[in-house]
Amino acid sequence: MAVPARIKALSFTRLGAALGVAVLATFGLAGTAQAATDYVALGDSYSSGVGAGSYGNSGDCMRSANAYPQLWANAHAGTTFKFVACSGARTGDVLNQIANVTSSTTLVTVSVGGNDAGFADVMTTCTTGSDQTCVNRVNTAKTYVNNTLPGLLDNVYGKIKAKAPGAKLVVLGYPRFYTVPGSCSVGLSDTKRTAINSGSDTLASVLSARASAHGAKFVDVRGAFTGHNICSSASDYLHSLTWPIVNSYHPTVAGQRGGYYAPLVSAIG
Ligand SMILES: CCCCCCCCCCCCCCCC(=O)Oc1ccc([N+](=O)[O-])cc1
Repeated sequence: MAVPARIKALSFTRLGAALGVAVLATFGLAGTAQAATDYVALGDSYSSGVGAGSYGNSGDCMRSANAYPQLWANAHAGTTFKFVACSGARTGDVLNQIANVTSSTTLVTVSVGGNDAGFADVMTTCTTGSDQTCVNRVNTAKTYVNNTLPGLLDNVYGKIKAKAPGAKLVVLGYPRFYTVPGSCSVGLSDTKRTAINSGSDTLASVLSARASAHGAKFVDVRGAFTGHNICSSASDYLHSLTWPIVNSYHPTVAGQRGGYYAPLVSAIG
């Protein structure tokens, strides 16, 4: 049966438009195929999302449905996502996590170094000891971060790049914990809070330098946490010393979204 020319023309126009949209969606305006992201999320508890709840069946690794890697995967349809970050991970543990990175991986995020630097011991010492004991412990940690951590990070970032030379590698840092002086009247002294914040700054500068040396992008989260850290007026992005103890000094649900996910999206889309 003959199709009237007017209807035929209309159909072809609509088909053409639909195909055009499909082609644009597939290849983008530049004409290159936009393959779906193959994303592997590595790292410690700041990446697994300790403190943000909803850990599903991830056991001791405490991988949260509210953690920034999961938020990024949810927002990018079609992403192949391997979430292997784990609470308590040090650089040596992340070397094992790298087994999940392959030559087809296109995006890797990682936060690591805080546990190597003795984060838990620093916080315990600063909570229980004198100002001077706390300052000394932080200084020991800073010496470690400046002298020993760079080599450990080079090994981690280098191995990731070797397994996935084409992947974008994003290194995320850690927040300053405190506003000083702030609106907290109990707990640590301002001297201790200032010392701990300076430990965060030392970590940020070493993480940034080692990331740059490997062609990785460093996402500095300190700015996003400002005004939301402990003793700030909002004080909503970080748990202070709390129960369960493991949540202490870790991002809340709001902290994962506003402090980590938002700067990650600003950095890579
Ligand atoms: C120069 C270092 C000074 C250290 C004080 C400054 C801290 C700012 C940076 C915080 C880094 C925290 C990284 C730790 C992430 C992590 O995995 O935490 C843990 C979470 C849970 C456990 N655990 O054992 O259950 C152990 C550790």
